[in-house]
Amino acid sequence: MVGSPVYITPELSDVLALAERGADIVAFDATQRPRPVEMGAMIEAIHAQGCLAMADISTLEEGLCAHQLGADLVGTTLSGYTDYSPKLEGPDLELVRALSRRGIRVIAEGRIATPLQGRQALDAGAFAVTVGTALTRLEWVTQGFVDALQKVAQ
Ligand SMILES: CC(=O)N[C@H](C=O)[C@@H](O)[C@H](O)[C@H](O)COP(=O)(O)O
Repeated sequence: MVGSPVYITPELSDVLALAERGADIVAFDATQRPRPVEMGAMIEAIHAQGCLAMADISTLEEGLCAHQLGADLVGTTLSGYTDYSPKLEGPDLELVRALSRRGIRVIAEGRIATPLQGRQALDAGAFAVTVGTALTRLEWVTQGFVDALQKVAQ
């Protein structure tokens, strides 16, 4: 999208398309970056379609803001993917913990690659865990084995 780095459900037409195809939850970019549609309007549109609104955020402040505006779920999806959030190797468990402590329903998402990390996210207070790459990108998992085993072999 020209003039905006937002690519997760940027437009109201995306909300309609997802709802029409049967989505129960619509996730959208809820970072502080320039966006085509104001966040309150986005949440309202998602609710108007009878869906739950999941705010994909990168910092605690963004999560608090989205929660205040009525997001039903807050996902840590974009932690590490904005230029002002920490670049961690694993999941941002501190962010999961900080949001959960404030009574926010958190979906832990981003760089959860092992069952242990999933468990740690639940222990940090997450309501649910999303696993992407580790399940869907076999080439990434394979490369992890290759790198680790080559190191041992050298
Ligand atoms: C940053 C971004 O665009 N994340 C996207 C979110 O919709 C997906 O590409 C990720 O696969 C998903 O968040 C799960 O994360 P991971 O693949 O690390 O388990």
